[in-house]
Amino acid sequence: MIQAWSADDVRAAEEPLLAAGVPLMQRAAFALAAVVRRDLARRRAVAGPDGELRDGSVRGARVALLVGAGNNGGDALHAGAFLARRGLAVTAYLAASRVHEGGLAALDAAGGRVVALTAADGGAAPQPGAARRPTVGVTTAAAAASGADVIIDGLLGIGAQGPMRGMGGALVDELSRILPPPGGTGRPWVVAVDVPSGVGVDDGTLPGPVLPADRTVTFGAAKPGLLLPPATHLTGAGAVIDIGLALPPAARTGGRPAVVRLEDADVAAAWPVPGPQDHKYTRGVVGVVAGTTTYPGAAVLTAAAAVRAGAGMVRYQGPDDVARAVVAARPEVVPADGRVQAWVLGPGLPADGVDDGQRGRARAALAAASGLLAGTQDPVPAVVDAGALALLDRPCPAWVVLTPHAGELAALLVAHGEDVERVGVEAEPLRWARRAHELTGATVLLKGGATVVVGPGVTYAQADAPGWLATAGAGDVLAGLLGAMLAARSAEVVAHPERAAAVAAAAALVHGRAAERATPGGPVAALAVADAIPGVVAGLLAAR
Ligand SMILES: NC(=O)C1=CN([C@@H]2O[C@H](COP(=O)(O)OP(=O)(O)OC[C@H]3O[C@@H](n4cnc5c(N)ncnc54)[C@H](OP(=O)(O)O)[C@@H]3O)[C@@H](O)[C@H]2O)[C@H](O)CC1
Ligand SMILES: [K+]
Repeated sequence: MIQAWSADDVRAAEEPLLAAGVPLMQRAAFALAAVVRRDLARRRAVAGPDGELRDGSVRGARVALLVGAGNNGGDALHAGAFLARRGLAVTAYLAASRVHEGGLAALDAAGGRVVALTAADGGAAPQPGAARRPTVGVTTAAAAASGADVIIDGLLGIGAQGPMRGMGGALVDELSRILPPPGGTGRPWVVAVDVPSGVGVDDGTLPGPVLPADRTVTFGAAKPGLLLPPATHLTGAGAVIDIGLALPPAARTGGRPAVVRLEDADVAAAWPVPGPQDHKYTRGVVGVVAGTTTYPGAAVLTAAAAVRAGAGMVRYQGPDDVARAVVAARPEVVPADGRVQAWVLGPGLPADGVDDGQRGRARAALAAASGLLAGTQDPVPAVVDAGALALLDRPCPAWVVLTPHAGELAALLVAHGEDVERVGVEAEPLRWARRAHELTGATVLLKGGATVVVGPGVTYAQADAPGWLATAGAGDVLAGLLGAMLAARSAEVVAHPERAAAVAAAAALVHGRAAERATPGGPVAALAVADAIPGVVAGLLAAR
């Protein structure tokens, strides 16, 4: 798993080492320079006589350093010095009137070139205490940097406050205007120092201009903004450099990472593999209340995903014609009431209007799941999706997992007295997923290009889904998959509700892997995603 620690925790962990004189910046810069050289060499790979690709030479490669006022800029300058000593042509563009003195001296000593940005072409922006630097306007600097082989973005790191302002902001605006899109021909390789400058370091927001990176080299630990949407979509490939930080910091023993991202090995390790003593009730029975006569497909997709995810049994509740369609698609499904270990409520249900009695069935199941019906079966986990989200009229236990997309979450929040629209949720997914958890008590899985899961004291951010997964029915499949995963660990999740979030994050990972497996790199149908689940699970378990 990837653990992301807040900027404050990282600073607290740095302090004792800095106080002891540990050269953290040189460590960071040396590693940064090594990553840049390796990436460049790979981008310059040439085929040998045997046809094998071999890393190319990086001598003479043009490097543009974008340098801000703080230590982030210091990292970039020191890295530039290491690169200049290896024969690369390094130019630093100073976007602040004062930059890191040690880094500047190191680059000067290494023969790097330094120009100071001015708000407009001409005019002086001297570095106090140093010889006048040649100056260049933002537009000229951006044009020059756009011709480099690599741009190292050292404008802002974990010291950023708010949208990037000043010449740094103007430079990023101009670069964003003139550079080809990430991955486009002729675009320099953009390497972000610690974080892409200007992202919300602790919340993943994009308060102002940000230059999308092809690689982010972060130091000590990942930061929440690298894992959280929307910023996580601008980080490119990652690299976490160990510079010797101890986390949680000594000053905050017992601290926890702010955000966690599960990886394949974590999901495989937690997957309940049945043994000879197992039967359908130990494997977990899933009750599905989904679909209507008007929208029968959601019921098929949800039930199929639950079957494919290894449920001990799937019970379906709904109109007879829908039940027939479900059983025709998946004969394993039992269209009869009975004991379940997890419910999946709501896929394909409208929030209001004609629902063939489905909202009533879902409401009863939710009450049972939440333990609100005295004298009935023990409470069990529940997935509450789509039209069932409108049924939340009282606090839920955290073993109830909501699976809204941004629009559904906005509607839920408004129903609970908040003033937010879909676009606001998409701009600040962490904030609003946390708010929904506070308001409802339920675990919240906010679907989107990346998935944010908030439970009691835990936040997960998963980015495993290819864009192709944004297709009708994908949410129904996720709901059924998650229901089966919760049913398999029903008693455990009710006893430890904070674990529901980990199960939900794992479901998001499997869901994304299943889409990729169903159609690698191409369009995918939701039912094919459901059918790909067994292969994904087998692959994860085989790699253990
Ligand atoms: N501590 C170490 O030795 C190491 C740190 N690492 C690197 O350092 C950065 C964190 O450095 P820090 O100096 O704390 O902060 P930044 O470099 O991110 O920038 C702070 C300066 O930027 C100005 N600022 C702040 N917000 C904005 C903004 N929105 N727009 C423009 N400029 C902004 C701010 O100026 P003020 O006028 O606001 O004071 C600061 O001057 C960390 O990210 C690492 O890269 C090493 O990794 C390890 C060693
Ligand atoms: K940066």
